[in-house]
Amino acid sequence: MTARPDDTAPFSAVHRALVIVAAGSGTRLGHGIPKAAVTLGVGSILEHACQAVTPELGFELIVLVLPEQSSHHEVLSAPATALAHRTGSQVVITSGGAARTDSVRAGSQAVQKHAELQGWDGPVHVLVHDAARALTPPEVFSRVLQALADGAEAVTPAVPVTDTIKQVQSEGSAERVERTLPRSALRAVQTPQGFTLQFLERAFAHIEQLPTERASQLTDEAMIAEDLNTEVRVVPGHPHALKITTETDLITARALLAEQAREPLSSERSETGTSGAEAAATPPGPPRVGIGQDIHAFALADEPTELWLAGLYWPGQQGLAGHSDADPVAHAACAALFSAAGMGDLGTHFGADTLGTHRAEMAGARGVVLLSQAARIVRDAGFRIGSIAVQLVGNRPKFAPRREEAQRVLSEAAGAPVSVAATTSDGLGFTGRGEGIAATATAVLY
Ligand SMILES: Nc1ccn([C@@H]2O[C@H](COP(=O)(O)OP(=O)(O)OP(=O)(O)O)[C@@H](O)[C@H]2O)c(=O)n1
Ligand SMILES: C[C@](O)(CO)[C@H](O)COP(=O)(O)O
Repeated sequence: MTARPDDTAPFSAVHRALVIVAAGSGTRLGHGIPKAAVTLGVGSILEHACQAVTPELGFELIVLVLPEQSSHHEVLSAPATALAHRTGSQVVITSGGAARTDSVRAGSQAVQKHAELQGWDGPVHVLVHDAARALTPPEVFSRVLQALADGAEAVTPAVPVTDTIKQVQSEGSAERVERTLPRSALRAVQTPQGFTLQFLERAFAHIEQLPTERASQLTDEAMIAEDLNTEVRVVPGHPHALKITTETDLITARALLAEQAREPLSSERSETGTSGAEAAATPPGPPRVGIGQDIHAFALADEPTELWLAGLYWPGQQGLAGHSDADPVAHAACAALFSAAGMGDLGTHFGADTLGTHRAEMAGARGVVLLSQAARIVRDAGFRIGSIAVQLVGNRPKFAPRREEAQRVLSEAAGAPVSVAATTSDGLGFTGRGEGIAATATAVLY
């Protein structure tokens, strides 16, 4: 791709690079894991941020800036391969720093290094994007790139503010209004912000010289441009480009995503079914069958634990061991739903074992709650649940007397018929020895 900022300038190719900063800890979100790794619909926040990057945007290089040391590195780096494949861009991963500015600096240094290695001699346009603005649509990227192509050195997307904004003065713990800022001139700025690489080099040289306190006040690169008296061009942002900062933002983002997935009819869902967005892309096909399995060992005799099985509480029975309520019937049913939809497994959606993590909010989580969430997730992706069948294998408790009750509870949770059968394994294996309970489920989706 090429651009000519003005007719008198010598023609030269413009290179485009994108830096996605995802090295923050997500303190305000409070999930106890890096924010970019937090599940948002199908996939992580970072995965969604990457999905917005289309091949048409023409990035030659995409830099993912991840936390320097994180047990979530595998989840965070996972989108890189798919992103490279989908966009044709080179994707590199680099480590961020303590503050967002440090991470952006690391990202732009990676661009600089790449530009030198590749011998890029024309202008380099760099977009700096927050992974936390995961639902930013590609059109915002295009607008920023266009403004750079039109000759701007620094560009930010922005949206009008909808609240009346007051400037306040603090008096101890109290605050009093000093004045009301004229709303028509106020904008909430978003990302991706766009800069020439030359500007970013100047910007980081500038903040090196600032006192630490002042440098820490510069929450975006557009602010550094202001400090340097460099004009910052404003282009329209998008309401979906909200920054996921608090739990309320995450709920909003999930709702937006669910709405986007709902828009296409189920007749337009995916054959591969890997994501809500992809689920929208392809025509209808035959019913889809999924399989799921779950096994839990009984808790040790000296650790009294409640037994939750098939959505029911079984008083007087020693329970199964697990981070959640360890209900293998409900879990197998969830896994079968995700399997039928081609949407991964329990780990993908609930941060369970396959991610190697246990989300704090999953502690003791009821199987029926997970089942209703799993059902919502596959429905949000455009599927209709036909039925779920679960077969449990275990010596105890005696299941048949409560089968109807269990089926009713599970069917209510799934919003579709769930049948449960039980058997023993004739004394064989761990179920036969009474060490645990296993469940296998199938699900049919349309
Ligand atoms: N040291 C940091 C801090 C932030 N970011 C990134 O900058 C973006 C905006 O930051 P923010 O939303 O404030 O994220 P966190 O710093 O993770 O949030 P918090 O302040 O609540 O910890 C996010 O994509 C975040 O990953 C980063 O790469 N490196
Ligand atoms: C860059 C930014 O997203 C623009 O709105 C914002 O400044 C980041 O701020 P934070 O301090 O990292 O939340």
